[in-house]
Parts: sequence; structure tokens; C-alpha cells
Amino acid sequence: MNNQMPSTDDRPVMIDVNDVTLAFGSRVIQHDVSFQVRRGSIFAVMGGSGCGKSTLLKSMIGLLRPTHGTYMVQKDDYWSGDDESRVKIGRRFGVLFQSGALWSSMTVGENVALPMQMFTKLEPHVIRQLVELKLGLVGMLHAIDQYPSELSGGMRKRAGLARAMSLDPDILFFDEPSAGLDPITSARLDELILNLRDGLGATIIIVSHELSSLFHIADDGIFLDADQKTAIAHGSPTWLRDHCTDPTVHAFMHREQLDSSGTHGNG
Ligand SMILES: Nc1ncnc2c1ncn2[C@@H]1O[C@H](COP(=O)(O)OP(=O)(O)OP(=O)(O)O)[C@@H](O)[C@H]1O
Repeated sequence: MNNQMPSTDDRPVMIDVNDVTLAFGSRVIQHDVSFQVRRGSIFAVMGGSGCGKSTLLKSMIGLLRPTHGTYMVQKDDYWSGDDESRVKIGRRFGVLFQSGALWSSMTVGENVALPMQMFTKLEPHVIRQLVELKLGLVGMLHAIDQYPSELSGGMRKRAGLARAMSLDPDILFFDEPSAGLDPITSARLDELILNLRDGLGATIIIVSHELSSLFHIADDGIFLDADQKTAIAHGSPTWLRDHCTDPTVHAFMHREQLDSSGTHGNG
């Protein structure tokens, strides 16, 4: 079965996930998951609903300890140390949650400033300048004094992105960034994500259902299966679409349904 993209990628490995098992209590969600994310790549975590994509993302950002396996962030073993060492490694991470997850009682500018106030000793006027810079990067400087409730869904996502970049992370995690956005706003967000990767050299791990977006922006990825509870294919979304022969992956990447015999139907 053709389920592994041939790799000619010689970019350094940024995150090395080795033999990870994720479980809630005795319920295993995924097991024996291994993959590498290379520096500067946009890495897609794919798979059907409920297979464990968000759970994997949670464990990569420190919200769920894997029951087995390791995550190396360059030379640092993310889960082997104490909370303090994890927080230190996590300072390199920026996270954009589905909703943008802004504090509703704070303005956009205050939201972006918050991580800087919490984790740095920068003077308020320096923070203000940095906040303006981050909001400028995502085209949201005009909304610096607005509250989240005054923003559209796309604007909230962009403000969330500015906040995710608040501490100059070199690794960004996006959970369903295009969820709830219309196609045009979603396409703009794709361009913004590509610009961030190209302009800042960030490494991006993205969970998304939006195949058109994934085909456009992601250059590597993994496909998690809900039934086998493990990764069944590795490669960029376009490679999986065009070359992967696994019936589940093929059906997903071509938006088909499998019939009970495991062959492709068209309904
Ligand atoms: N806190 C939790 N406690 C127990 N089970 C959980 C918890 N969070 C998620 N699950 C279960 O883990 C499985 C994977 O969920 P997860 O949200 O990671 O899937 P997903 O692939 O991101 O799904 P979707 O694409 O629908 O968002 C699901 O069966 C879910 O019910």
C-alpha cells in the first residue's frame, strides 16, 4: 500500500514525535503515532471526525500528557521534565484556538499585550509598540481599541493570530483556523498563514477539515484513523490525494464515502 510520501526534505527536524499513545483514562484514542515536523513546514493533522486530531494537538502544547512516547522539540524532551521546563519550551509555541479565544472584557490590543505582560519585563510603551507591530502583521491595527464582540469572525481569528504571535514563537499551532469563516475570508487567512511561514520562518502545525485550504498551504502531514486508532498515512495533503492508495485516506481526500466492503462509493 502506498501510504508514505517519499521524503527528499532536508530541512532540520523541529518536532520529533516518537511512538506516542494518547488516552483518556483506559480509553485509547491513538497509539504508536510517530512523525517528524520539519522547520518551516506547514504540517497538517488530518483524519475523520473524532479520530483524535485535537487530542494530538493538545498533547503537543502541554494540555494532555501522552501515556507513552516522546515529543522532542529540537533537543528538548517536552514531557520528560517538570512543569517549569515544559513552560520554558512552550514559550516557543503560539496557539490559535478555533474561536480565536480572546478575552471578551479586553480590547484587541489588551489581548495581544497580555502574554507580554505576563511573561516579559518589557516597559508598557515597548509592549504597545510590539502590539501595534503584531496587529499590523495581520492587518488589524485599526481594531486595536475594539472589543472582540465588535469584530467579525475573520477579524477575531486574525486578532487571535496576533496574540498567538505575541511572544515571537517559532512554532505555531492552529486548531481549525478556518472554522466558521466564509470561503473568501478563509482564503485570506490561508494567505496570511503562508506569509507568516515565509516572512517569519515559523513552523506551523495545523488541524483542519478544510481540504481546499490544506491542499493550498500544507506541505506535509499525517492522517489519523479513528478505527485503527493510529496514523495510517504520512505526506502532504496533495500527495495523499494524488498517490495514497489506502481506501480510507483516498475516500477522505476525495470527499467520497466508503461502502461497507471498504470500496469507494459515490454517495
Ligand atoms: N476530555 C476528554 N475526555 C474523554 N474523551 C475525550 C476528551 N476529549 C476528547 N475525547 C474523545 O477523544 C476522541 C477524539 O476527540 P478529538 O476532539 O481529538 O477528535 P478530532 O479528530 O479532533 O475530532 P473533530 O474533527 O470532530 O474535531 C473523541 O472520541 C472524543 O470523544
